[in-house]
Amino acid sequence: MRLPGRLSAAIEVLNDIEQRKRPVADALKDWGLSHRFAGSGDRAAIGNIVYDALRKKLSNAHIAGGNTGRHLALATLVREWGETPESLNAQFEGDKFAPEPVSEKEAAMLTRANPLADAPLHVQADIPEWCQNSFERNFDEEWVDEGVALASRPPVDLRVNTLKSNRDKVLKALKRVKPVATEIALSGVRMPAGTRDSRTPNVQAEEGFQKGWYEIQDEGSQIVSDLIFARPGEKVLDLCAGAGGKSLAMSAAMENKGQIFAYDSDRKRLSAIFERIKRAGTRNIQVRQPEDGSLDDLLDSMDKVVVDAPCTGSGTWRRRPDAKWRLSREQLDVRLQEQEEVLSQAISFVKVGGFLVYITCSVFPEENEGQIYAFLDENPSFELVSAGEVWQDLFGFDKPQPWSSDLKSITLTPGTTGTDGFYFAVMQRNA
Ligand SMILES: C[S@@+](CC[C@H](N)C(=O)[O-])C[C@H]1O[C@@H](n2cnc3c(N)ncnc32)[C@H](O)[C@@H]1O
Repeated sequence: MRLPGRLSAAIEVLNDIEQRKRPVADALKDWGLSHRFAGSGDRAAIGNIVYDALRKKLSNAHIAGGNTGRHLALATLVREWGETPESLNAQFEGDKFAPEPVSEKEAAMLTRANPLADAPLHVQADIPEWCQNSFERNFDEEWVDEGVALASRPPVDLRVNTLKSNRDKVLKALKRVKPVATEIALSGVRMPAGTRDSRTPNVQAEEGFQKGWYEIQDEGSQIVSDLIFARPGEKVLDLCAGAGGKSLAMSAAMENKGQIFAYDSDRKRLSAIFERIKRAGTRNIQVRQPEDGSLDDLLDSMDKVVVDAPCTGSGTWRRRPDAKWRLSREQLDVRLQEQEEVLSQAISFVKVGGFLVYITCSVFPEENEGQIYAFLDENPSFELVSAGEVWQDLFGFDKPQPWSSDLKSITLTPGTTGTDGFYFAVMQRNA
């Protein structure tokens, strides 16, 4: 397939997503199943148009003057893929899979100067209007830029598993896909985002992955895992372990010494952890299933309790742009309630002198500072400690700096640290 056919397919998928309110991955998969003639390069290119179009859905619609699949996809190709109405029409000619030619009216809309100058700010930032207030509060006058950064294509990041390999070895093994060392995270490797129809490297198909040399993990997630500062010999409870991303990173930081207890209230979410533990060669993670009393022996005894809290995931909108447009105020309220609950459960496991670590992959202050300050008000035996010292010890002074509203807890963002959005706070139990 050439670009015109890929464009037609992307338009079809975008319309399907909009009309049937479908997750983007499902819509793309279905398209692939019903068009088996399409090769993997075609699928990747169609996926790229669809994801690019959705990341900037509001601004694309503003530029193109409408929000159908065709509007969004044409705006994407002209704005980001370096095409023009003329270059598109020239390619459409004689291609039986091409969409309708770009009309004069469409061309005039797509090529006007400064097309976003008259757009509302949340449209320029490509965020839902109801989120504007949270962004403004979090990022002051830089909130539009942060929204724009959250609407860019993300890189693929890997965390090198230092229990089995090292960064140089992984860089060498993956040379073909041009990896670079991450700028901040200690054991990270990055494949920068490509342009146009470039394909995401399938790093899971590599021998190194099967051997447990690395895991796919965004650099932001690696940085917060580094900042937990889990040391060899410690006892750590990962209370919201899910598939184990943070547990596995901590296990390597602890050099397989000490004990991590990986728990999640959702048994299904834990299921992937077993295979990952095996592949990583990890021996210090004990999985605790959600059963009555399954954590009773851990009360008041943990050096660290990590709450990688359920959240809106607004920090990961680069990777899940459809989630950005689906998210509602009501869903945010549900997450806030869950965060409060899990924080109150976490308290009882922290030993006196131990630390409670709170992490989200959200950039909403309600889920972050708001949650932590309410917790500290209710729990005077906990004190917020600065993540800055550990940051400097681990990463030095010369790295991109994260946001911090209180100079203690930190927020990573695509705009500042070039990562997904994450919030990180550490509290010490004093009594
Ligand atoms: C952000 S995800 C965890 C991601 C995981 N730590 C990782 O790095 O891959 C949040 C997890 O919290 C779990 N969860 C929600 N409420 C919980 C609770 N009260 N106790 C324990 N886990 C909870 C969810 O099931 C979900 O798996």
